[in-house]
Amino acid sequence: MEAERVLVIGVGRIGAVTAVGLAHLLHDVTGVDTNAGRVEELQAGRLREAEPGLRAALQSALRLRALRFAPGAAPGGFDFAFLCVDTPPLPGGEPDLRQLFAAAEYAARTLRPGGTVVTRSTVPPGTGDRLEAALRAAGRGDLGVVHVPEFLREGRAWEDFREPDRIVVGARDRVRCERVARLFAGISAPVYRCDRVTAELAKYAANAFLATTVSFANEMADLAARLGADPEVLFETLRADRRIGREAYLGPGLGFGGHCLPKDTAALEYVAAARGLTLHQLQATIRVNRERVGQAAAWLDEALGGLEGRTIAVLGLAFKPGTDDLRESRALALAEALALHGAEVRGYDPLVREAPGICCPGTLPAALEGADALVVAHRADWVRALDPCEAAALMARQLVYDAPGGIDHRAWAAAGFVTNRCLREPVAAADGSER
Ligand SMILES: NC(=O)c1ccc[n+]([C@@H]2O[C@H](COP(=O)([O-])OP(=O)(O)OC[C@H]3O[C@@H](n4cnc5c(N)ncnc54)[C@H](O)[C@@H]3O)[C@@H](O)[C@H]2O)c1
Ligand SMILES: O=c1ccn([C@@H]2O[C@H](COP(=O)(O)OP(=O)(O)O[C@H]3O[C@H](CO)[C@@H](O)[C@H](O)[C@H]3O)[C@@H](O)[C@H]2O)c(=O)[nH]1
Repeated sequence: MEAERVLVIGVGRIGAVTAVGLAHLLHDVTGVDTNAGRVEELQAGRLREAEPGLRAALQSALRLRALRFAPGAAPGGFDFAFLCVDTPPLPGGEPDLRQLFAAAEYAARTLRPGGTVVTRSTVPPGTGDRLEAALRAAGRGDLGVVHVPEFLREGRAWEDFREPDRIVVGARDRVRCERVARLFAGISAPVYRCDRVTAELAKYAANAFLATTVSFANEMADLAARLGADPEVLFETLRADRRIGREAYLGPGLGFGGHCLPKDTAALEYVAAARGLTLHQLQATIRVNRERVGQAAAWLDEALGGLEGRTIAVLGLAFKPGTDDLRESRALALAEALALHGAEVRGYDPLVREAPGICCPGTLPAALEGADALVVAHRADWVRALDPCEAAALMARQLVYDAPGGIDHRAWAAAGFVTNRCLREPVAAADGSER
């Protein structure tokens, strides 16, 4: 395989993985970013985010000189420019593409004649056409745009880069499509070559589908709670169906958060509406998600007889377990709602030292000390390991709202806790043991 000269523009969460990954695929990679601190940090082999395996991979690529980070790059030196800048939502859900167009302008100054701009950021269908028009207007009609969406999950970024379920390459011409597909030749995964709009839509469709299963799971979990059914067993029976699958997004909780699912569902709704189409299913998914936090706050309000002056401990602050990322965290949204109603909120998360508007005392016992209620926001081993008797001894009152089903409700009820799950009598097995 031929080593290509690749420029990665924007080395935030996605750009850093892309740069390190392409260097490990034996390409010659330069990463640039407008954030000078980030460039300095990565060039020194330091990585802020909690991404297992990525720091070591970064350091080895730097050592081998396959990778470097710089504030800027020499003009005319690159065959490919990967755009990995953010595409955040505007208030109506429309993605803000200003960073993307600025990055494309930079690519136009740095690519060799006939070079290729690869959009790795999540972009609305039709963006590739608009970028090519902008490049033509800038006198770079020789350049082409190819979309290769990124499907990795935070907290598993390095694993997902190296072992993706699929690679999607969307281009207008076959030669360019092939050239970009070859960059990933070292990865063993099915490669879908398609037109650019299909590739752009493939990313949004994937996130919309995942979000929809989360909202479905949340509604089923609510119904199970009303009926006294066991959600754990319920979802296991669904996952056992091969048409649904073991890794289906059927984990209930405070709803989907993070940098992608909320903004990409909003963007897809916007994209459809702009073409006169209403996506009813997606709208319901978003609405169900929006209501989760309010439901949790209402349960706590009722159980505590008002939130004013209550102390509430929230366990799990990042947008999901296993990451330090607080963007669109539903746990933080709940903390904010509780605080708005006069509660004092304390938070604990092993991967988060501080969070805006919330007191983080640094240890789990300190977060629980004197609390009137406990919110479990993450399903994680460290939560499951928490001893309910020790928690009861630390807290002022024994009340727990467990959003994801992260604790053993029977054990917590036995320790005197009132929980948000209605418990049925255990089923006696034929041998007399309890199930
Ligand atoms: N975070 C994820 O897990 C994930 C996964 C798949 C796709 N995506 C998509 O990838 C894109 C980037 O997301 P992210 O989480 O990496 O964002 P991020 O904010 O972490 O990183 C973006 C980086 O781009 C830099 N930047 C902005 N304008 C620039 C410019 N003109 N030139 C050079 N650098 C510039 C910023 O300083 C920042 O470091 C988004 O479209 C997102 O939807 C994200
Ligand atoms: O069964 C589940 C699974 C997830 N979630 C929540 O859904 C959100 C998103 O989770 P996850 O998909 O693991 O997070 P991301 O790292 O944001 O990854 C998603 O968003 C990325 C950015 O587009 C895509 O690349 C990934 O494929 C897509 O999974 C989080 O708040 C989770 O807590 C649930 O509530 N229940």
